[in-house]
Amino acid sequence: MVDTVLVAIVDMQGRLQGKRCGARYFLEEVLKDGTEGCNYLLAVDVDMNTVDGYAMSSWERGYGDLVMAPDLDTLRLLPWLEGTALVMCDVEWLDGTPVLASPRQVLRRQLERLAERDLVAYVGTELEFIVFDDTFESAWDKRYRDLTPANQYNVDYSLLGTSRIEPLLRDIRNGMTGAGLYVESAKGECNLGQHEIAFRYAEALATCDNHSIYKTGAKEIAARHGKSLTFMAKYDEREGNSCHIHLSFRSTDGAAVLAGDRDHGFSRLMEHFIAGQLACLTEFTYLLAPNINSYKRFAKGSFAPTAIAWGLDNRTCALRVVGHGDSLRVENRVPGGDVNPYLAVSAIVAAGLHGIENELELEPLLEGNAYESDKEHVPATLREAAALFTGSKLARTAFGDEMVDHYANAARIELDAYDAAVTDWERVRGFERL
Ligand SMILES: NC(=O)CC[C@H](N)C(=O)O
Repeated sequence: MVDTVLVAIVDMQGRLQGKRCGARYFLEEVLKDGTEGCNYLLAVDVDMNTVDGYAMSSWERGYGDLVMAPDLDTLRLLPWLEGTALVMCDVEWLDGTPVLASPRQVLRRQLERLAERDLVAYVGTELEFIVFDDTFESAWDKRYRDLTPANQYNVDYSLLGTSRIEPLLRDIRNGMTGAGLYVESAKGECNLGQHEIAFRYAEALATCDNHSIYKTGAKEIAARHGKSLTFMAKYDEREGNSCHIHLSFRSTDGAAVLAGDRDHGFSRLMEHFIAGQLACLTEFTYLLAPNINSYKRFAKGSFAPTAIAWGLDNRTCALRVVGHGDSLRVENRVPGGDVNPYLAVSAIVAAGLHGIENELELEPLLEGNAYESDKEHVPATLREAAALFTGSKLARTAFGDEMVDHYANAARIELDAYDAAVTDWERVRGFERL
């Protein structure tokens, strides 16, 4: 029997935030009227600090409420929490208008633009994570230093290596199956303790909801096993955690539209779609890589991309085209595990629409090692990416000024916080020797 319903929104950082509602209260009140939460939920940093510069939410405006409006298509049981269901919410003002800064509303707007062209986006996100034998609490107490990874060597595709933590991996897979996700497979990865669980693609909004529930659920299930895990983009100097995003369009009647009789079996639409990705990538990178740490993944020879190029099944390019016919799609390899999927998918859809609307010509594919090519690079730092996004006419046209100003402020807040922090790296460098 369900006694508790989690009523969840997704915040700027991609986290599930909300309330645990009594089942009776949910059915009698929340189901039709939603429930309120402080509007600072879309205007705080990762530490929940009230930071300045947001037009929609501030001390001056009195930090009033927003409404979490349940989207009943998303209601599901969470089998790893007893008697508990979860519903994802759209975020509205008290008068029912959408809160534009809400990542779910940002994505809905881009999907509406697609629907105006009779197109639907299908998306798969592939999150990697690193598992540690330490609990989250002891990892925090140690300031995340000297943790014990759950594997001592590279377990990429290793069935032996992954079986060491199969009790945890199986609980996550089965938990997610019970929560309505379609598990395809799990595999080991290269960094110590690194793994990936892949889920079947679905319509864009459903995939982003599932992605957010999965990240929270995986951490909750790991905690039950006395372990911790991280999706941060670059935990250490070894391989980072990616979140490759596979995206394809179909027409609203379900027909595949990316395959055709042009080179490589592409349609004109596919060519414009990829050309749009290439044209917008530097200006939209902030939405794919939102943190200081995200940029440390983009290292030569790491399987994380540096070159803005496309190739056929070429893992050195930012855009890897895979599949054929109905399954033809583009894998964007830029996002890390820290990505907010709603914003990233919005960026990919908006870039595709830019290419389609302007009938952009597709440049030749890159063959060979893109790390050694002379192609333009993905922005190297958050500072660079934030400046490109803030000044982007393409972004302002696609997302509107309110959204761009809001997220530009988020980037500024993060950069200011980083500039003010003295890191352990600086102490080791300078304490004695400088
Ligand atoms: N499976 C892979 O291609 C590895 C991706 C790599 N871990 C990254 O951070 O991008």
